[in-house]
Amino acid sequence: MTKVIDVELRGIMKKFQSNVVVQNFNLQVEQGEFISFLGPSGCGKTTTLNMIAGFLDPDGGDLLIKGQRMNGVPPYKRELGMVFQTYSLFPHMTVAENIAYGLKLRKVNKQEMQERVNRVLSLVKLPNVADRYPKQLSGGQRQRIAIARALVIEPSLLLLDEPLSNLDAKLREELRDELKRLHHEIGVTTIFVTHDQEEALALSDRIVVMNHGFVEQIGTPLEIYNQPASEFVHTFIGKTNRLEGEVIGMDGDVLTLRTTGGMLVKAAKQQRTVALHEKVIIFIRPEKIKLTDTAVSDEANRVKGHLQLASFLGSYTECEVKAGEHTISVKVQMTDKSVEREEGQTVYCQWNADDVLVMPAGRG
Ligand SMILES: Nc1ncnc2c1ncn2[C@@H]1O[C@H](COP(=O)(O)OP(=O)(O)OP(=O)(O)O)[C@@H](O)[C@H]1O
Repeated sequence: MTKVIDVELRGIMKKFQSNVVVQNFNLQVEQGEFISFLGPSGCGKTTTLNMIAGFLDPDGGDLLIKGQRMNGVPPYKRELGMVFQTYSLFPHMTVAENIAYGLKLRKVNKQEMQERVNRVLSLVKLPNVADRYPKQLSGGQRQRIAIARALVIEPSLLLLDEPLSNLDAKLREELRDELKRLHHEIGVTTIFVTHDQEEALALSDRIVVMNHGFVEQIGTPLEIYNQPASEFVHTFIGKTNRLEGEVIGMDGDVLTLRTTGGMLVKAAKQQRTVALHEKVIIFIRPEKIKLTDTAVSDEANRVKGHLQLASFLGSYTECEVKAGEHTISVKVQMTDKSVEREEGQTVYCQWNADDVLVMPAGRG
């Protein structure tokens, strides 16, 4: 099947005075896709979204929506739905009036307007609040109404700028699931801006990881998590143990590495090639390390240490193990007996060569 491209960014650049904040941004968003722009504060996510919305014009490159070049086209001609971090509902209008606002501008007749307002209210699971004013709603409800208002015009593209960030943790998770359900139900092409990696992993078909105005990687959540293109991507997405070392042996695809603290690590086939004696950075995710009571000899991928810290976090416990010069983070699932261990006691860490990621040091 040929894929339909709803949005395309070709070499997009944006600067404020001499400060370039988005550089050479290339992306094709397929019809029905849920794409997240993920990155730290100030990396250019909102600026890019605002160029897609038409609030800002690119200083270089082309922006296409449904195959049409959109540079210079004002927002109201783009048929977009947009939801911001702040709810931005009109306080003097009822929920129904707020939602109907975009339909009024489009001169939709009264009966159809009412039907469409009711339809989106039940879509966001708030069928009984049409006559209330925004101040009579909770934060989560207001954000659902903001989403309903964006959806009622049946936009070809939905743009969401950190819509969950003003909500408390539990509500945030609830509304995140709600967004996912909504997207499955109506399948509208969606671009979602967030600095929360969990949110991006949970919601997206693909994630665009941004850093200082550059795109670091575009990929599915699994690709981004398991095959990060750079150290930045690996450390930004989830926790990791970062060790510095050197390649001291190569046996086929298997690397033998020695860390600066003298620990031996074996790593299975890697995406990035490294040379014998090259300085490398070694990453092992905390959830890939097992704690055992069984004494281990000083082999590769096994190390004796002392449990320094154990933080119980409900479904898992985060442990810190001091092993020689290294402090190793380990994530222990609740089902594992090791959560019952006490701080200060001797423990043994082990992991598999398949779970070790190696990147050349200083080569980006
Ligand atoms: N109107 C403006 N004039 C000058 N500089 C701006 C303007 N808008 C944004 N910037 C700068 O551009 C850079 C990117 O900002 P942007 O808001 O796109 O980042 P962001 O990734 O969305 O950050 P956040 O997550 O904090 O919202 C920042 O350095 C910001 O200070």
